[in-house]
Amino acid sequence: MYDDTLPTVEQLVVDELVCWRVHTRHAELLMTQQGAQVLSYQPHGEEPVIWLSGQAAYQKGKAVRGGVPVCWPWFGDLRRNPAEVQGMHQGGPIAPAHGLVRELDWQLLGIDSEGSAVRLEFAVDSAAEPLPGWPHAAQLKLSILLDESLQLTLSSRNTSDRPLALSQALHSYFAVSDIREVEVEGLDGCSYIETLEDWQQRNQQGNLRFSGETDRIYLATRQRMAILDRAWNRRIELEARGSASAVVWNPWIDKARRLSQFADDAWQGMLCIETARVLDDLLVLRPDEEHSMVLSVASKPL
Ligand SMILES: O=P(O)(O)OC[C@H]1O[C@@H](O)[C@H](O)[C@@H](O)[C@@H]1O
Repeated sequence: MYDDTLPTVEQLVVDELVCWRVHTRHAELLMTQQGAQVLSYQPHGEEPVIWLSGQAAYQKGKAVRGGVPVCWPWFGDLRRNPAEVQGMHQGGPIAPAHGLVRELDWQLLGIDSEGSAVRLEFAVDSAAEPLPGWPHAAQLKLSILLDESLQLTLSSRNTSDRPLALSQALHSYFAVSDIREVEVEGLDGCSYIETLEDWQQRNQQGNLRFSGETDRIYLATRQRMAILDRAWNRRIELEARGSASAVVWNPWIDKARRLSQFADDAWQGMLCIETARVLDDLLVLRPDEEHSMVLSVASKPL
């Protein structure tokens, strides 16, 4: 007899991208091989937790708008990165935003079920398949564990004989009822870089609320943060390990109009909180050293 407590994994092709839909007793997850990108995550009976754009395009070589793109081996604009991270790039003036792996097909290492949980693992090996303009040997792995919560582990190993300097982010898009009504807990007292005001350094007082375009890099962050969403009667709880910086982003009205795969009003229903290693929190790996950054996401009723 069919046991509906056991997980199922279905491979499918959405337009140009190979994807997997994973169904467990707790939730449903969609992900694609391109960029090892989680596309959506929705616990049963709830609104989505990870947001996916209604205008998402599933095309080779283009990051899908939404989900959890992996930014690596640099985050954001390379020119805004520490000199060590910039120095790793040897590809001339063209350096794509958010690094080199979000538009690449990662290798599937395996899909396993562990009781009612499912784990998917993907990898990039830059020694076997060199990254353009980045002539260094490293192994990057993303492990996705879907259980009562969603856990993403991004591991980087230096397989070269020189130090590697990286910046990175799990660029998570969260679904919210209305960005103007939600609050982010856990940043009180942290300093942040206000990238929209000349990268000035400021200090967060209390919970973070949103009333305009937001693009900030929080420093010396704590392990736990939460998105408090009263209209949807839930808290999205984030726990980050191996990371001490986070990017908080919402494009608001004007920037939304300039974004690809993004409806003009989509800013109202999303919020990026990106678990990161950026600016002074960059990652420097000695030869053979490995580092893991772990993000756990859980949705709890209020
Ligand atoms: O459009 P992209 O390249 O996916 O980037 C989206 C956003 O990513 C965020 O991490 C940046 O802080 C924003 O400045 C940027 O607009």
